[in-house]
Amino acid sequence: MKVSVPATSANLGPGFDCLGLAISMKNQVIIRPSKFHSVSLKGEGANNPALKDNNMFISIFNDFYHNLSNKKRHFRFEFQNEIPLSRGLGSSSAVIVSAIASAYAIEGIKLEKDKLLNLALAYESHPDNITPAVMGGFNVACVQENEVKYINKSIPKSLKAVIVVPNRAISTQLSRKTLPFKYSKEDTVFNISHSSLLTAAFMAENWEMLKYASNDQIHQKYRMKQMPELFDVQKTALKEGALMSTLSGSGSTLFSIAYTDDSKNLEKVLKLKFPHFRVFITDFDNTGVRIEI
Ligand SMILES: Nc1ncnc2c1ncn2[C@@H]1O[C@H](COP(=O)(O)OP(=O)(O)O)[C@@H](O)[C@H]1O
Ligand SMILES: N[C@@H](CCOP(=O)(O)O)C(=O)O
Repeated sequence: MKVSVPATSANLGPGFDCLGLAISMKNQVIIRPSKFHSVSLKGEGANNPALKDNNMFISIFNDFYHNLSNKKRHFRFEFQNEIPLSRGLGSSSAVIVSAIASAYAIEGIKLEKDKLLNLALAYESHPDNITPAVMGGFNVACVQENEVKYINKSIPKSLKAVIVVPNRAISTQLSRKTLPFKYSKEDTVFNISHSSLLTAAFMAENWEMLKYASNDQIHQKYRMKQMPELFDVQKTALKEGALMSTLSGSGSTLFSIAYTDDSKNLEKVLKLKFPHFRVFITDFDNTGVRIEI
């Protein structure tokens, strides 16, 4: 059985904790019944001993599997990870979503995507990464009475994501602690208006509006101060043809959207100017979690 989950970029500027989309890099796990428990890791995190000894996927999978099954079975888990850890590309959401989906799939129990999303919410309380990880595409989501309420929309092929990944990891939990405890009415209104405009721009496919709508006052500047070079990456991306350029999740990745025709040049300029960062183009993912039995 094989499960794959896409990387995500959350917030998209002003949509703190409520907007997110899926991109086509993914984590994949193959699970087979086996005589002994065993784990193999390839790609991102392969050299991280913590992922072998105390793997978040295995512990969430076991929680669900033991609740769903009355059999005692061992498995071989083969992980192929494309999503870098703690770079703001939703690696933890991908793990949570794939672990829950895998436990149901291995038991042959059908799990609707809406239910999977609400089960994942117990492990990640803000819905802006888990919703695109499950559903794919662009998503606006909020939590009400412990349920995710969301609307999602596919992103067309005429757009690409241009991603700049620094080699510095930033933990989401720690990064949230650097944010102010309270915000002014001006900043709050700024973000509500921009986040609403950004949502409308995605729904109406009005890509020229993204540049204005993606401005934020409540989290990016506080987070990017920890790595000031990111301001330069963002400025360069916007000057060189990006339709929008925002901190991805809690960072450290900088995420840009460009027309497919402009994306190659943008990638080239960013590579030249920031040779110490990983820069690449990727498609958007409009499918979300995939399960192959
Ligand atoms: N492939 C993986 N396998 C197991 N655990 C993972 C994996 N990827 C991420 N994690 C867990 O998620 C944590 C990173 O989560 P977080 O700080 O929210 O960053 P991100 O922005 O990448 O989601 C890691 O420290 C690790 O505990
Ligand atoms: N809204 C959250 C999103 C965190 O995304 P991640 O990919 O960095 O885990 C936040 O901004 O803290």
